[in-house]
Amino acid sequence: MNSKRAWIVWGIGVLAYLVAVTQRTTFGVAGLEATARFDATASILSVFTVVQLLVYAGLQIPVGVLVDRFGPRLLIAGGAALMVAGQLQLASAESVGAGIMGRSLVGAGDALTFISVLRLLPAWFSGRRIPVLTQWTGIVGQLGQIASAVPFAYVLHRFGWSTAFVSAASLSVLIVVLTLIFVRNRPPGAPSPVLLPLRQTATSLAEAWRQPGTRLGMWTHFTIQFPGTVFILMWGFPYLVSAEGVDPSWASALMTLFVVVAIICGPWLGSWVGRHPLRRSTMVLLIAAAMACAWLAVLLYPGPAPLWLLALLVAALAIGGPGSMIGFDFARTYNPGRRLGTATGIVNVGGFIASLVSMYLIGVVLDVLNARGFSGGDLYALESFRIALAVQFFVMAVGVAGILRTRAQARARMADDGVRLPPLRQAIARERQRKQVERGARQAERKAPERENDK
Ligand SMILES: N[C@@H](Cc1c[nH]cn1)C(=O)NCC(=O)O
Repeated sequence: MNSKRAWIVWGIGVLAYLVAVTQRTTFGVAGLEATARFDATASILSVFTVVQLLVYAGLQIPVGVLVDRFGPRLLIAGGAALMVAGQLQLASAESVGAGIMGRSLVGAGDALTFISVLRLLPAWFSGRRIPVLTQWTGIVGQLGQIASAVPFAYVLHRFGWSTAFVSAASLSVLIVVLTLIFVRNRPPGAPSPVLLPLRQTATSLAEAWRQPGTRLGMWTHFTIQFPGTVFILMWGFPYLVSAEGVDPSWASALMTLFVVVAIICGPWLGSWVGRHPLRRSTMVLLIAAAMACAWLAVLLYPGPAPLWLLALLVAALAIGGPGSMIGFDFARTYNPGRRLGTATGIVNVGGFIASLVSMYLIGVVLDVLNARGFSGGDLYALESFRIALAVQFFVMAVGVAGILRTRAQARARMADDGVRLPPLRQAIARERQRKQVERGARQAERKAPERENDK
């Protein structure tokens, strides 16, 4: 536990996730080239992304079950191999069908990676380190977006479509090799988990689902991952540029702000969760409230919103990425190790379903308003976007209701087990006292050498 070997295993796991995020986002960078290569319309191009996300979300639970059965090593290597196949297929694809096939393989390989990497953490690390490392896994993985936006885009524009996708595939070949050489499911000598017979898999899945802590994790992921995903992956750029009239270079700067805020918040949230495991859901609700208030302020602002308010919105949405990782922490702490992959898979479905539903509904509302003449011929008019983006409040309300319901169920189970949650005021007072004691101890430590010198 926590050994040098553990850091190597985790490092390769995180690299595998970073490369998966790179493969996930390469197609977005190649949008213009894809339009020409496949002679496709914008809506056909969006099918590539939607199919990829659907495959990803649809595979989360089966993959969770497989991680518990075969261990993360095989799944991380298998996921990378699938992504090699997908990117090579895309490199040679010349028809829409062949291209979608490639993206589906990438979605499948990607689906195998993240929850397998998270599954390595409790096997190799202990204690409060786990929530912090969970956050770092998410953060470092997001840097894969930069790998596709900068070096991949360079190779694409300089050497063309096939070379770019073959180069991307070669990154995943490296991951297959590194994983097979260095990654092990558990430290040497650690007992292997008891494997359930195959027919009990359904029972284990049902048990993971029945555990309110798993569903609390799923609703957490559902509620606070989607607003940021919807903004970054689909509607943020057209909203900022076409509706709010933001200059494209400022819109890009806001997108960068999103990544920076997520990177800053992640470790802080991780250590906070480690210190206050019984207050995780309160933090989740506070993050959801911050996102809802930020959207409300922007959507109700008369006329185009000022840049500072848009920056505030982006910062609030960015907290959702690391915030949603609290969902995986619920899965980890409420489930025994033998079904942790399954529970993690259930949690990870939440955010992607909410994102797909919201992306689709926002598009539908924009289309309807345009067809009825409300948008005055401008599909992306500010007034239309105000109404369409408000759809997110309904999705968020469903999520918050899910959190409150499952939280009450989880607390009732804890009470049955004799764990009582102290009132919030008492917890805050205790935290203040702890900080005072720590400060006092630090001051005393600082004064001790001075006293020695005075002697
Ligand atoms: N919440 C995200 C990851 C994240 C962490 N920080 C910012 N984003 C998540 O759930 N990711 C799942 C995946 O497969 O990427």
